[in-house]
Amino acid sequence: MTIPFPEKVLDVSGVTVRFGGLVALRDVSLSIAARSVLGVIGPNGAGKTTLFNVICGFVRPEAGDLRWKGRPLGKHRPDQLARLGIARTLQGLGLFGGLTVLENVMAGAGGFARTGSIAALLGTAGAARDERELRSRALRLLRELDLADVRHHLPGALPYGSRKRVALARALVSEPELLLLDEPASGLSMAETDELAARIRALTDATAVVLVEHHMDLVMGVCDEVVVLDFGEVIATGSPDDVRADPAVADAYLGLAPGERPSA
Ligand SMILES: Nc1ncnc2c1ncn2[C@@H]1O[C@H](COP(=O)(O)OP(=O)(O)OP(=O)(O)O)[C@@H](O)[C@H]1O
Repeated sequence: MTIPFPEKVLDVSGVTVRFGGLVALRDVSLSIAARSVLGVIGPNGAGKTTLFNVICGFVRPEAGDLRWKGRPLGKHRPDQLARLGIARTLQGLGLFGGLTVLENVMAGAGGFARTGSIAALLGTAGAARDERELRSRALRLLRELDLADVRHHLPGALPYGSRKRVALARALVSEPELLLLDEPASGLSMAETDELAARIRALTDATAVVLVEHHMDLVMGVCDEVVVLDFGEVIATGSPDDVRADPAVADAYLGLAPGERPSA
C-alpha cells in the first residue's frame, strides 16, 4: 500500500459549533500531518479552545466531520482518546492532587493498557505485566522530563513549571500519535519556554502536535504550519513566515502588544 505524503493523521472538515446564538467555529477545516507541529492561534475568543474540545470529543459540532488516519471519528468520547492514539494537556493541568507524580503519570494511560479492566480486577499475569510496563514507561518519561527525584511527591508541592511537565508526562505515557497542547507555555519562565520549544520539536520523532498558544515566539519557532482563527473562522493557513506576512492576520491582531502578535 502506498502511503500518501505527507501522511495526515487528522482531518477536520467544515466544522461549525454554535453556543446558543454565538458561532464559536464556522466551517473550519484543517489537516495535521504525521510528525509535524501545527499551531492554532488567534485573538481571545477566536475559537481555539473550542476547536481543541471538538478534537477531544468534549464538544460535538453541529456540522462538519473529523477523520482520524482516514477513518471517520464519529462520536468519540474524551476517555477513548488514549486508545485512539490521541492525548492532550489542559490549560488547568487537571492533575490529581491526592496522587503522587508517578501515579498521576500512570493514570494518563487510562484504558490504554492491553488487558481489560476485568483482567486487572482479577489480578492476572497479563495485568501485572501491563502495570510493570506502564510503570517503567512512566519512570522513563519522568527521567526525561527531569522529574525522577520528585516521583513520590504530590503535585501540589511542586513549582508550577514542574507541574506542567508532570501534565506533559501524563499525556505522553500512552505514546500518542497526536498530542494536543493547550497553552503549554502559559506561566513558564523564558528559560522553561525555550526548553519546552526544544522538547516539542523532539516529540515530532514520533508524534504530531497541535499547539494552541498565545506565546508567539514559541509558535513561530516550533510550528511547521500555523492556522489563524478569528471570530471562529480560519483567516489564514501557512508556514510561520506566510502567516506573519499576511495582512489579514495583522488586522486581526491590531491593538495587541508586540509579544502577542504574529507579525514582526
Ligand atoms: N461553553 C460555552 N458556552 C457559551 N459560549 C462559549 C462556550 N465556550 C466558548 N464560548 C464562546 O465561544 C467563543 C470562542 O471561545 P474559545 O474559548 O474557543 O476561544 P479561544 O480562542 O480559545 O479564546 P482564549 O484565547 O481567550 O482562550 C467565545 O466567544 C466564547 O465566549
